[in-house]
Amino acid sequence: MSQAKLSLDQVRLEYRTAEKTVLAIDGVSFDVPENQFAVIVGPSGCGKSSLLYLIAGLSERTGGDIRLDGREVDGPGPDRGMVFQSYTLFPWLTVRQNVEFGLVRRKVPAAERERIVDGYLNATGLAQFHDSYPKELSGGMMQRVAIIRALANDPEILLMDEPFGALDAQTRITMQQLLLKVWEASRKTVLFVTHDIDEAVLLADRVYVMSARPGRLKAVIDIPLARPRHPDAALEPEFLALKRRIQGLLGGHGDGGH
Ligand SMILES: Nc1ncnc2c1ncn2[C@@H]1O[C@H](COP(=O)(O)OP(=O)(O)OP(=O)(O)O)[C@@H](O)[C@H]1O
Repeated sequence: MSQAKLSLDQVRLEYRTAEKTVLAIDGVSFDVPENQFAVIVGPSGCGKSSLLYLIAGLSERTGGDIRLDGREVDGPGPDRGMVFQSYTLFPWLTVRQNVEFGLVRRKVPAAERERIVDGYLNATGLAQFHDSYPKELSGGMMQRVAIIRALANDPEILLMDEPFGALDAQTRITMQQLLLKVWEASRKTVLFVTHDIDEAVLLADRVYVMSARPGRLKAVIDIPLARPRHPDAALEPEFLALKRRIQGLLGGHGDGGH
């Protein structure tokens, strides 16, 4: 196999406060190959978000090693694009200005910037809203902007922390399909966190199952379902078998342990 895009080796995280120390992540090791859509599932509080923050370089691990393209992660950087569950757009900037934010900072020439941003706005049905401000958008639209803002920067890896968790069921399905479409065109390496097993099986090439706190890696499940994947894929026996297997690993709860 080729060199891993992202490599975690015995990653450990303790939260220390004056009163106590909480062991949140205990010795997690795995590799994500380039171009893979990797999904982490696990029960609430198992450290999924914390792990993503460590990879993003937004918090510091207590032990172990995290490498992107063989280089050690020791802080945030433009090689990692992050999409959070809550809406994190700049409220004072328009949709276009939000999406091109990183490109402006990197001094990408205006014509090139416009080409990249227009491509993403068109692909996600946001072209007519390019002059709108975040407060004028629905939750699903804001998350679309957040996703293409991260992609426009052309990061080495896209880190997504329950990006559809706050959306209603129908918008969530629309957003999953949109993400799959954009991803299939770019094949960017993705690490996506969710507690929703259906979402994990629908999106992933591979699912990393974590145990309850302290978070440990419990299993790695390959998802060999054909792409492109439509919402109906969830009705196929192969899909249901994979889902059941992951449910079993999480303790049999249909909602992933919540
Ligand atoms: N700043 C902090 N100080 C102390 N403990 C923390 C802190 N942040 C998180 N924790 C604890 O670390 C554990 C992991 O939290 P984390 O948010 O990463 O889990 P998660 O799997 O993403 O949960 P969820 O699915 O509910 O979002 C939890 O038990 C949480 O209570």
